[in-house]
Amino acid sequence: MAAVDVNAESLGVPRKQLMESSGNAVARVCRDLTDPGSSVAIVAGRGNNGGDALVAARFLKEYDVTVHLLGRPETISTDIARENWEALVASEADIQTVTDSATFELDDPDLVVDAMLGTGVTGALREPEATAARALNDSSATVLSVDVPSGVDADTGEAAGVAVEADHVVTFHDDKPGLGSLDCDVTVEDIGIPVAAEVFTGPGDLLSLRRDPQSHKGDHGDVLVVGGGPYTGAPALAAQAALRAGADLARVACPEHVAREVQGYSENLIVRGFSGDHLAPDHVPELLDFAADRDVVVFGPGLGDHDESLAAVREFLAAYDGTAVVDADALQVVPDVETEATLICTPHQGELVKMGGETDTDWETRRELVREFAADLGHVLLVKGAYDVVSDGDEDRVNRTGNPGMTVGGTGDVLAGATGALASVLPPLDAAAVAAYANGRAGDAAADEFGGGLVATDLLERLPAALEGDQHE
Ligand SMILES: NC(=O)C1=CN([C@@H]2O[C@H](COP(=O)(O)OP(=O)(O)OC[C@H]3O[C@@H](n4cnc5c(N)ncnc54)[C@H](O)[C@@H]3O)[C@@H](O)[C@H]2O)[C@@H](O)CC1
Ligand SMILES: [K+]
Repeated sequence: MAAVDVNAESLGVPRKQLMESSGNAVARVCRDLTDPGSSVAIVAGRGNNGGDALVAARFLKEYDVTVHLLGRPETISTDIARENWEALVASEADIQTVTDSATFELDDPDLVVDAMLGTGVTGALREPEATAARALNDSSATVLSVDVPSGVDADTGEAAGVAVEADHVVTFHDDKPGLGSLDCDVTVEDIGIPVAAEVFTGPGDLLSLRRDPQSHKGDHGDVLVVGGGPYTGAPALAAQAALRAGADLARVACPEHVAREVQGYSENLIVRGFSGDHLAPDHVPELLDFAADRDVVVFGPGLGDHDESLAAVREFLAAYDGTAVVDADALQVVPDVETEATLICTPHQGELVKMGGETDTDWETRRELVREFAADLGHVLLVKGAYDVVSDGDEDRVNRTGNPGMTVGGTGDVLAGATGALASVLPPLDAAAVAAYANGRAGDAAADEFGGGLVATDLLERLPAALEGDQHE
């Protein structure tokens, strides 16, 4: 929900606007439950759950409304809830602030709106909320809870202590899993979150990347890129992208002549060369050994399509049970390989067709096709295009960052490496979606500076900022 929120904001629908819709929805349900002229007590906490009900108070003109704010107004925890509180104060609404639980009293209302706590609750209710919850449960009024009965965990339906026993719950946007187990009526109200906030990747998707300050080297990924042969730049780009996307270590396994070049491109990479001028089945046992201690393997950058190289990829995947990103020529082995590994395949549309998938000019049709093909393959697909489509066969995301300048060589290698780094800290679908989003953003930042003349290394430098959430919030 937090991610969808930030994405909605980036689409021009700020949180305060959603609160206005929620408050309006609460008022609508109040009207369904009581006749005009009835007395309504609104019991508001100091977070956004309370804020929703403060908005509702403004809508309920034909009722006798009293607002009880639990706690001091100075401690209201969000700007938008505070602004709605101040609007009530300025309007001389009937308000009471409850700083001491002993002073909390309901004046025998017909309806109580419980907006003490919503999804922001942690642990058992403190005071004055606990006393207020008991008073609500003892009253003969109908109790309407906003979003979730206060004290109840919206995900599990459980309470760590006393909780409000609601007659009705009005929740927003989508049903909450914990509400199903409660003995009350639940209304789900649309609050105008654009569908696009869920379909398209946005800055909200970056929230999943917040780093734990206590973490150690290796916690953020040890990525092995296997590639090189006819091309030498590609594996170096992918491995550097992994570092720029937050991996702690990036290694490259490639033919000896490529190894020298790769090391020359960057001293930040750990490079291991193997004999011959291309990957071959003989190298597989050593590679499996090398891959065993890594978080993610990225297969394909610069690999070429030598029969022996493709046979080696096939043998490797048949014996590997970790996570692998598969790109470029390595993709063609995926449809007929039996593997325990979790694969994230990153084809462009030509490569997708070569794998047996279908494409379409309309992105919505493509979204369906990609989802079906991902389900058939049993792997995650990130299909690149003007709109990238990411699916695990069940859920899907669409990414629209990026620009035509990114058709230059090497940007796909950057994306594969970034996906590898993110797959060591996120579930595969999220890793692919965030990588596509950030890679496109890095490309957009590069295009701002270099227009159609951008090159893949420009993306490397811009990846860290593209993965930083704060700049977009
Ligand atoms: N997109 C969204 O996320 C939307 C959220 N909305 C509302 O926003 C709510 C979430 O708002 P918040 O994140 O501000 O959280 P809440 O309003 O649920 O709670 C946060 C407040 O409760 C306090 N608190 C936490 N645990 C407590 C405890 N055990 N005892 C006493 N006080 C406690 C915190 O210090 C903070 O002041 C939702 O439940 C919903 O009502 C709606 O406006 C619709 C849109
Ligand atoms: K509530």
